[in-house]
Amino acid sequence: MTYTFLGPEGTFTEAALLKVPGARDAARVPASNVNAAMDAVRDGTADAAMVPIENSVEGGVTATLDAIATGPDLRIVREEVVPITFVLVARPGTRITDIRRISTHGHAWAQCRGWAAAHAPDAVHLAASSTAAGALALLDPASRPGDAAICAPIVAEEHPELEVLATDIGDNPGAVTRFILVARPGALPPRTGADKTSVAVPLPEDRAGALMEILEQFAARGVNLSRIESRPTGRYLGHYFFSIDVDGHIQDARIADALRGLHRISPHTRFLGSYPRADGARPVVKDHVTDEAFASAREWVEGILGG
Ligand SMILES: O=C(O)C(=O)Cc1ccccc1
Repeated sequence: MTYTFLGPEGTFTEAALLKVPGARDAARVPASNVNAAMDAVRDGTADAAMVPIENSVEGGVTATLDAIATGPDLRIVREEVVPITFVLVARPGTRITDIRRISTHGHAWAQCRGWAAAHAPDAVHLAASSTAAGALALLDPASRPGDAAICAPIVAEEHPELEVLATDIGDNPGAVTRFILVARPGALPPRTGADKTSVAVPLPEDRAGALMEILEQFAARGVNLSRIESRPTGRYLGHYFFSIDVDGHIQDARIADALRGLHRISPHTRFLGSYPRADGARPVVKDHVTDEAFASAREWVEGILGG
C-alpha cells in the first residue's frame, strides 16, 4: 500500500495520515499540492491520498472540494479529524517586530490572523503550498522565503535550526481540521452504523426550487446533512454544484433511496463515498425510514403489482 499526502513531512495532513492503521509502516510519498496527491491516486502511483477538506474555523478547502468533484472518479474511504495548534518559527536571531512576511498555508493564515494583527501588525501573508513547506523554505534562502512561518509544532521539533518565536498562536483554541482519505473506486468501506455519505450535486439550471428539491430528497427520508456548500463548476458564472455530506451509508435504505431521488433531479450527481464517521456518532433513525420500513413498503407495492 502506497499513501500520498499534502506534504512535505510535518504537515497537519501527515499527522492525519499517521492516524490511519498501518500507515506508519507503509510507503508514504509527499505531494506538493492537493491536485498532485489526487492525480497520483488516479494514475496509480499511489493507492490512497490524505488531503484536508474542511476546517472548523475557515471552512472548506476548495482545492479538495473541486478536485474530487471533477475529473476521473475518486472515492472517500475514511475521514480523520485532527486538532490544530500553530507555532511561529524563524531563522535564529529574528525578532517578532522585524517580521514583514509570514509564509504559511492559506487556512493557517486565516486562523492566526488575529494573533498576527496584534503581535506583528506590519507582516503580510506569503502563500505556501502547506504549513511545513513554508517553514522549510526558511532554511533554503534560494527559495526567497518569508521572514517567519506558521506551522505545526512538530516541524520545529524536527528542525532545531528553526527558532520558535511564539506558540499556540491560533485565534480559536478548539480548532480542528477534517481530512479525507481518497482512493480509486472499489469495494465500499463496510457500513458501521456511524457513517457518512458524500455527494457532489450539480444544481439543475433555470429551474425554480431546484435546491429545495435536492434538499427534500434527504428531508423526506429523515436524513441529516452534516455539511453543504456550493462551489462554482468553473463553466460559467452562475453554474454551481453542491458538495454535501449526510449521516448514513449507501447501504442504508434511506440513503440509497435519497440518492435515487437525487439522480432523477440531477443526473450528473456524483457519489463520492460512504465511510465511517471519525467521531463514531450514530444518527437517530426515525421508524418510518429504517431498512425494515423500506423493505416492507417495497413488498407491499410488489404484492399489489403481482396481483
Ligand atoms: O499545510 C498543512 O499543514 C496542511 O496539512 C493543510 C492545513 C493547513 C492549515 C490547517 C489545517 C490543515
